Parts: sequence; structure tokens; C-alpha cells
Amino acid sequence: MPIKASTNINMDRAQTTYTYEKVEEIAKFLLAKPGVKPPKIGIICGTGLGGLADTLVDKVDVEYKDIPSFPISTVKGHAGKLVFGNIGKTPVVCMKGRFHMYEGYSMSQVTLPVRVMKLMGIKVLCATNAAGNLNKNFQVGDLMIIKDHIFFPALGGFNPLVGPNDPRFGPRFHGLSDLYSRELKAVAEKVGKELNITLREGVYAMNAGPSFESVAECKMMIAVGADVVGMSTCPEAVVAAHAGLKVFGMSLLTNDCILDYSFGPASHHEQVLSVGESRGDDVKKFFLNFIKAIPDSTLED
Ligand SMILES: O=P(O)(O)O[C@@H]1C[C@H](O)[C@@H](CO)O1
Ligand code: HPA
Repeated sequence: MPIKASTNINMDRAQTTYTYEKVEEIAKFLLAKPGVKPPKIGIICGTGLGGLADTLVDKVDVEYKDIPSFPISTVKGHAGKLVFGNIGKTPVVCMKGRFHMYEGYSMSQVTLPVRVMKLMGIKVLCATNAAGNLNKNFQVGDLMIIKDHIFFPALGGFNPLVGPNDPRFGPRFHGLSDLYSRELKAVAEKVGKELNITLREGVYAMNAGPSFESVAECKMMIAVGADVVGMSTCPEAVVAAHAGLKVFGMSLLTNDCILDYSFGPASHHEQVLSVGESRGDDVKKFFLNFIKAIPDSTLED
């Protein structure tokens, strides 16, 4: 008897897209929740970095599973909820958990929350992540402002903007030479100095994952100018910039990438979680002060 091919659920998920009307419906659903104020800033919390969301004042939590058409988090270290609240006088929304390409989600699913947050009113997107260190001058535990990125999946055709373009989301063609806001980078540098927190600056490379990089891949990434490597952030940054948002990105260096064959097999996820835990307080302290230092004019239309 011939073997029947089974339905590939991942392939179904990988093709999911959202119309403007659907994104608008989700935004309206969230804005109608009691206690939710239209946020000015969206913050994506990377692996193990969700603690920032717990510090918001006048919090309203909405679980991803309770939001119509929203994906759910499947990765340890990503709680799976939106947390609305205030930092100082600024209403913000934190994603406590993001979606990754390696979970089987389509680029539209990975970036859906950015479009939802845009339609809820954000002007600035802050994306944090855990990343592996490739730069011999950096160390595990360092915080790095992302000054640019290398979006490897997009160079291979997995760009979230591939497909029909609805101009209500942004233009068909969009340049990325000023993707990470220089204005926000300057604010961050000033805040880092005031708090005496050392902030590195560098280039983030995205590997689709979930495999960590081979030794040869790490060497190739260093050769093309990457300082750190992770499995997220680039899709969200591109969709945010396409939508006219100002983007700020920060990596926590949770592990050194393996550049030596004598090292043996390594999977870094447990280390990622423990470094996230041990450096979480500085990440929180930085963002609480950074958000307060963003000028009001940056958050206006
Ligand atoms: O969501 P981020 O980019 O912070 O998560 C990183 C990449 C993988 O999801 C995971 C690997 O440990 O951490
Ligand atoms: N590689 C890719 N993604 C990561 C790493 C890494 O070494 N560490 C945390 N996220």
C-alpha cells in the first residue's frame, strides 16, 4: 500500500498572512480592554528578559492565547503575554515573549505584533534579544546597542515584506540604511553613561535557528562584519521601519560563540536563560531610564 503523506501543520502555519483589516481588528480588541491606554512605545522582551514587563505601573496583562488570531509562545523563557502599563508618564506595551521563525511561524506571524502595536499607536519599537558573542573585545554579560544588522534569512528570500504590499502598512520598496534610529542610539549612550552601564555597539546577525551556528558559520559571520548572532529581531525591525516606526535594538550577550573545533558539542539555551536572569536587573534599570529620557517630540506624530 502506498504511504500517504500526512498534512504538514508547519507548512500551513508558514503560509499564514494577515490583512490590514485583521490587524486593525486585533488592535481594536486590545484597545477595548479595561485599563488599556494607547501605548507610545512597544518593547519586545528577548529570551529571559521579560522581567522588564513586571516593573510597569498600572499593569494590564493579556495572554496571547486570549487574543483572536494571535500566535502563542512555544519557547522556554518567553511567557506569552502582552503587558500594558506606564514607565514614568509614558504608556507602553511589552511583549513578554516573541515569535521566532524556527517555531514554524510565518514571517507574517513573527511580525504580526509589530503591526498590531503600530495600529494601537506606538511611535517607537524597542527590541531586545539574547545573542551569542562573536567579537573578541566583547564579553558574556555585555549589553550591546544594535547599530545595524545582517538579516541572513531575508538575503535568502525570507523577508517579511515579500508578497503583495498593502500601502497602509508601508511602501513597496523601503531603504534600510537608517534602520536603527541614530537619535535613539544617542539617547541610549547618554543614559548608559549616566547609569555607569557599559554599552557596546555592533552589528547583529540573524540565523533562522533553532540550530546554533557551526564553527565555520561563526567564522563567516565575523568575516562579514557581525559582532553577535541571534535568532530574532531583524524581521520585527524591518516591519517596524517599513511602518514608519523609530527602532531601537539591544542585545544581551549570553554566550560566546564557538570558534574552535576542540570545544566539542554546545547548545547554549540554558546559559542564555541563566545570563538573562543574572543581567536582568541592569537591562531593567537601563530601559526604565532610557524610556524616560526619550524626548516627547520623538513620540509625537
Ligand atoms: O528571542 P531571542 O532572540 O532573545 O532568543 C534567543 C534566540 C533563541 O530563541 C534563544 C536561544 O537560546 O534565545
Ligand atoms: N546563537 C544564536 N542565537 C542565540 C545565541 C547564539 O549563540 N545565543 C542566544 N541566542
